[in-house]
Amino acid sequence: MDCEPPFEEAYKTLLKNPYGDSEVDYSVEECELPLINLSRLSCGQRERDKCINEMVNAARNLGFFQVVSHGISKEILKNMIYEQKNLFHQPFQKKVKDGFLNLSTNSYRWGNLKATRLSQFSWSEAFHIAITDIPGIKDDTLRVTTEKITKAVAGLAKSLAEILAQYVGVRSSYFQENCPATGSYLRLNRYPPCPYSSKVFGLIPHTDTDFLTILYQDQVGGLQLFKDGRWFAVRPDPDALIINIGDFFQAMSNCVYKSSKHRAVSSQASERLSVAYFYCPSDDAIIRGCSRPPVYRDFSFKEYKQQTNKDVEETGDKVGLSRFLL
Ligand SMILES: O=C(O)CCC(=O)C(=O)O
Ligand SMILES: [Fe+2]
Repeated sequence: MDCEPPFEEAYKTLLKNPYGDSEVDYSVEECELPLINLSRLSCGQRERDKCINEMVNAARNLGFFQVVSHGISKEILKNMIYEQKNLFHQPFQKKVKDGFLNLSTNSYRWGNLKATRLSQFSWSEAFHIAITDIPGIKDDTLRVTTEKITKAVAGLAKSLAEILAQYVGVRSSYFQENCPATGSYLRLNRYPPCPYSSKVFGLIPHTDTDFLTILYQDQVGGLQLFKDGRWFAVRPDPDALIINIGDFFQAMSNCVYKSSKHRAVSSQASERLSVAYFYCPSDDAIIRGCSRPPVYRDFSFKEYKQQTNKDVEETGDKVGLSRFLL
């Protein structure tokens, strides 16, 4: 299909000559992510406290949980996946062009042109969209759908962040003051069927650069998370959204909450689609540990982005929070 990025051509040498890279281990166990029903937040104090407790425990132990009764209509979520499919099925030459749909330069990404080993290479493509770009998208149905979904998940992200912050003693107004709707990102992911799926990741292991991520996925499956030295597969649930803690909550909570490593494996047979909302602060917002002594030094979102971009450029890996350890 002429929609596919030229993965094989770009990575011909790596695919022939894997430099001792090992196979991706598919025989991982499935893990049941805690499934939290958010309707209990408005069911009286006792139910609310129980619900918050479950969320806090999941954020502390796993850094991942799922939510249902989250208030985002199934229709919006399904429309998003439908729109994504149409978007990604456009010719590669169109997608890669500067200003495609009036999106900012570098919104469309595929593979990892800096990869020197197969293990640094992601067999996937994505539109990484700044929220400020959405009103200018030159495709009516895509614009309307992305506007609807971002508005809905932004409210959910803020509520969850406020609840988790309160538990570690951070004033909940922090998010109102430091995370304007325009600071966040929406990422549309597509994992094409991959003939080398035992050798190449769909998305390389990483942690997310944000406070928290809200992920919706189709039913193909492929997300895996790292816990206690092992990888676990997450079974898709059509009614649930996946929430994961990002680097900034780990830093702000002084490591009470975990920004867990995760990855996506691809399938030989089917394409997979997912959409992630990264809840981020404004560029100059300061991320500071909530208790003394702090584990990490204070840093701004801008500084973190500059450091991780530099590290990716130089090493193929974002390195992340360990750069800011005191
Ligand atoms: O597609 C997935 O399951 C994971 C996506 C992800 O981790 C990301 O976009 O950061
Ligand atoms: Fe991620």
